Amino acid sequence: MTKIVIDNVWKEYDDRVVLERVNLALDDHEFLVIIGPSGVGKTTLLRLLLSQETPTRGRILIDGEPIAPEPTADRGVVFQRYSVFPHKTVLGNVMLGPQWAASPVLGRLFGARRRALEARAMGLLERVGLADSADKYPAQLSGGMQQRLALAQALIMKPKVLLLDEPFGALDPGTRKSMHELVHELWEENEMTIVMVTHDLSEAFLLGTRVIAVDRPRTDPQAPERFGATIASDFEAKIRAVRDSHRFESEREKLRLTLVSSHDLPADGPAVRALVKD
Ligand SMILES: Nc1ncnc2c1ncn2[C@@H]1O[C@H](COP(=O)(O)OP(=O)(O)OP(=O)(O)O)[C@@H](O)[C@H]1O
Repeated sequence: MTKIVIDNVWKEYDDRVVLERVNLALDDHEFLVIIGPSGVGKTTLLRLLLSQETPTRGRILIDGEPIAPEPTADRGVVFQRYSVFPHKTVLGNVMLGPQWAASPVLGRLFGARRRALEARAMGLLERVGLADSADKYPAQLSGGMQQRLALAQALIMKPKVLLLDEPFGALDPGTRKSMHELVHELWEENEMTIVMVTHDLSEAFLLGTRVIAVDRPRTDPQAPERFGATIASDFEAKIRAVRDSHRFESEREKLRLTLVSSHDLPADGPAVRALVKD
């Protein structure tokens, strides 16, 4: 179980403010979805949670402790572009992380420890529907299968936090739907917190227990880099209400239509309208 607190976080690159005053308290076992216009700073926020970047100001706490300054195994990540190793088999890819963690010099395990890891990796491949492809190489897999592999690769490290950066963005609609189901099931089975970035609003409301929109509340035409983005909307209450509804699908659609309707936008509507592509 993992709680995340983002406390007045800013991220600046030289004179350019990308994020400002980001505040968020995330409960145990949440599925947070981040939406927002292109280039606004969504990936930057994920990279801060991964410790690939450090805040210029503010702090991030995980379970009450300051976040580790370097990426750690308890924070897994899956990107839109497949991040698997092309020269390793499917099984080899899944075993790689634990092998490097246990044996940083050789990157290999032997004997009983190797067999135990292999059994665990095969169990996970079974879970994501890739057991029959264990001996294949990534180039022999479809896009959806490669994303399943990337998920297995992240999950074998038993992450407390799983970060997903548009993980379904490159997939066709059918594959996307089955990936939604898989990720939702894996989130329910594992006691982890998920933070996902997406451009797809219906995906956001389908999967998220909480959806936040990131946008720039202030702009200076003379100095476009002066102000950064922050959390412009937090749809937690609406999501909960919709999830509790017996007519989830139709309620979700109604909510979506409300958000895109120019007559009935929340006060921060322009930010949300800019997100809607479909
Ligand atoms: N290392 C860096 N140095 C300078 N600027 C950076 C750096 N990393 C990101 N940026 C800038 O920060 C801004 C936010 O980038 P980010 O990738 O977080 O946006 P995003 O919301 O994820 O975009 P998209 O939806 O297009 O993926 C961009 O303008 C980007 O150019």
